[in-house]
Amino acid sequence: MKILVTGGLGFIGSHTVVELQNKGFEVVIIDNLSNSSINVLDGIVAISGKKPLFEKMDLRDKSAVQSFFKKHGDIEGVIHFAASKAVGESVENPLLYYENNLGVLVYILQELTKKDRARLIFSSSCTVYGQADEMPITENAPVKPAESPYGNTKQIGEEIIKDTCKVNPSLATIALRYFNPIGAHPSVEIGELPIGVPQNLVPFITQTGVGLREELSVFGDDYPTEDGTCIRDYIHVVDVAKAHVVALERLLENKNEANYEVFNLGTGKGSSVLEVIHSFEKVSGQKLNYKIANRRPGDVIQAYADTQKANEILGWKAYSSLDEAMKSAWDWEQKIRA
Ligand SMILES: NC(=O)c1ccc[n+]([C@@H]2O[C@H](COP(=O)([O-])OP(=O)(O)OC[C@H]3O[C@@H](n4cnc5c(N)ncnc54)[C@H](O)[C@@H]3O)[C@@H](O)[C@H]2O)c1
Ligand SMILES: O=c1ccn([C@@H]2O[C@H](COP(=O)(O)OP(=O)(O)O[C@H]3O[C@H](CO)[C@@H](O)[C@H](O)[C@H]3O)[C@@H](O)[C@H]2O)c(=O)[nH]1
Repeated sequence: MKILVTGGLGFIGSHTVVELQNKGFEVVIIDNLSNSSINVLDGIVAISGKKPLFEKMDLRDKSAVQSFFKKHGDIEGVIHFAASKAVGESVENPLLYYENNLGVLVYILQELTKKDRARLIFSSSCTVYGQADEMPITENAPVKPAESPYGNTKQIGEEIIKDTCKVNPSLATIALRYFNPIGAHPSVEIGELPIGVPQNLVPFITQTGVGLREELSVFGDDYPTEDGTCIRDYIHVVDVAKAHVVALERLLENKNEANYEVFNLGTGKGSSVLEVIHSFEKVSGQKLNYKIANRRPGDVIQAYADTQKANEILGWKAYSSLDEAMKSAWDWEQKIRA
């Protein structure tokens, strides 16, 4: 069964391609390498023993997208990861984000709605909840006004899919709202490859640990949490990847209850910034150089998932602990800097 994975050489996409191939799916990747490297293909082959088909293509090229679907008429499902994801950059260049994250989604949906039967998994984010009023966050929590154009693209992306599904019963879709994916494949053949200075906590920690950055700034220790730092739900990327396979199988087996469904992907456990640092210190056996700095604008105090819906309906749950995820992130960082 042939599955298209857009952004399949990126962080979450590459781990998902491995899990799909392990389950016997035939994978075609589209990626323009704007935030990834062609070498990721070698990592995928090293783990799964299979080379996916790869097309280097910019999905903003509508006619290329049309030709691709014409050529690959036998695609049974699409997992759409390709997007731009830097929150700060989205504030500086909103149109890039609206074009890449929403224009491309429209092009893909236009092709999928031409088919007799089509399935789509969409990468959404817990950012749609903003600062939720209640913890843990269920899928029924209201969507709050977005803090950034990036956040907006995830909300509008969900709306575009929902509206399209209403009038296209042949299209079945699932939006997965990721909490904070971290870590690397335990084989350390693939992992996260942030370009430039990492904006996210875990790659900043591991780059500081390896000596690439001098010091981590902890953005605020005066939040109303136990140790004063923000709380997030950090989930191992392999657990996230496996959820995509399960969600896709649900659609392929026509087990979905509606043609647009939403699931949280998290562990259900919140960890503070200081807890993440302590986990790093434990698994690496070294002290991390960090200082307390000002709050970062736009950060929510806490966000962790209620995972019951994914546990019960998808029959999926996250298995890896924070320490396991941090260990894999650290192993990966050491490998790529060696
Ligand atoms: N990583 C996170 O913390 C997180 C959290 C929530 C949601 N998401 C979403 O999950 C998805 C995957 O995230 P990721 O962390 O793997 O990001 P990533 O940047 O590592 O992967 C995205 C991939 O898409 C490719 N791409 C981007 N624009 C493209 C285009 N126009 N044509 C072809 N390829 C293109 C990039 O080269 C990259 O390989 C994104 O939609 C992101 O917004 C990520
Ligand atoms: O150098 C740093 C980087 C981060 N943090 C803190 O660490 C926590 C996590 O930050 P980060 O890793 O940037 O994740 P989030 O801010 O939760 O955002 C991520 O997770 C969201 C939900 O999935 C996505 O929408 C975003 O794109 C993605 O960047 C926050 O409290 C930050 O203030 C620091 O203290 N120092």
